[in-house]
Amino acid sequence: MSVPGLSAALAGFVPRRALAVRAHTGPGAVSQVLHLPERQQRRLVFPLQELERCLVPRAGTKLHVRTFDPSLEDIARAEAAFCPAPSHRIDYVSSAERLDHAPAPSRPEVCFIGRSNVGKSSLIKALFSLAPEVQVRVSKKPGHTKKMNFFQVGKYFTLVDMPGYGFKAPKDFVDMVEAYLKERPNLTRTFLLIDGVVGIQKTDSIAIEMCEEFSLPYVMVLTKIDKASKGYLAKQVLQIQEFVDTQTQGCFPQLFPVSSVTYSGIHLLRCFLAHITGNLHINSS
Ligand SMILES: Nc1nc2c(ncn2[C@@H]2O[C@H](COP(=O)(O)OP(=O)(O)OP(=O)(O)O)[C@@H](O)[C@H]2O)c(=O)[nH]1
Ligand SMILES: [Mg+2]
Repeated sequence: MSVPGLSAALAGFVPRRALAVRAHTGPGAVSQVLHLPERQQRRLVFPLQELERCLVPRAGTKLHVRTFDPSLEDIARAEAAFCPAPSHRIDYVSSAERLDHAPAPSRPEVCFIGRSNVGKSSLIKALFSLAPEVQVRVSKKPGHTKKMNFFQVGKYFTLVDMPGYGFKAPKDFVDMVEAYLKERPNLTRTFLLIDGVVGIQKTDSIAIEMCEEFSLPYVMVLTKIDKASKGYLAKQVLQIQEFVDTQTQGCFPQLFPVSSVTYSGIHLLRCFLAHITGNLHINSS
């Protein structure tokens, strides 16, 4: 996709709810992205495209496959789903250690899984940066999130922050998370977070196998992309893309690289979430 200037594409387009919260927003708001130079805007909103530029000389690169390719207007429109309003509450709902303690499955639900410390809670915090009153706890120490934490995004969908697997995982992790993934009736999509710097680890492979075995539709999100050079990251992404193309059935063919520090990829992921939960109609170009 050729990317015309974001400013040009979005000139005069400010979602209604975004206006209401502008005073509280951090660098995660599209309106703030527009103040950046065009190159920086592109890098922030479409990190996969930026990485692709490093790989141009390599023939046959698979990164070009972009199944989800929203317009800039779509991305700005999707942001409204993440802006709180009196009629659209974004809030922590409850925590559960067992599936039968989870809230009623009344809306579409998405969950975030991954190794402890991969950045699940940080990513959710970044997604909710336009609703800063929502408390999402992150920590440097692995194994911080011990329960399944449920957040509501108005009447649109519920989002679940899961405890991590691997190092310092809670004792009842398997009973809790496996049961949830296997049996939750409203689970629409599972986001499997992989550290973009270290790539797929042994424990990640087990999680991938589990998603495949349960026939879950899942998406791979590559975290902490601010921590590596572009060249290094491009190679990692290419390797993981190849794995997804050749070794998986249920994985969405497009990777989502993100940084919860720089907000790179966060706007696109918000748009994807709004789309898959049926809250955004994307015009195909
Ligand atoms: N540089 C950088 N650090 C990050 C990013 N995301 C998370 N971190 C850091 O990684 C550490 C772990 O982040 P969390 O979000 O708590 O990780 P988690 O996956 O929720 O961990 P558990 O709850 O223990 O499973 C924290 O020190 C974060 O500040 C990122 O995008 N970039
Ligand atoms: Mg956590």
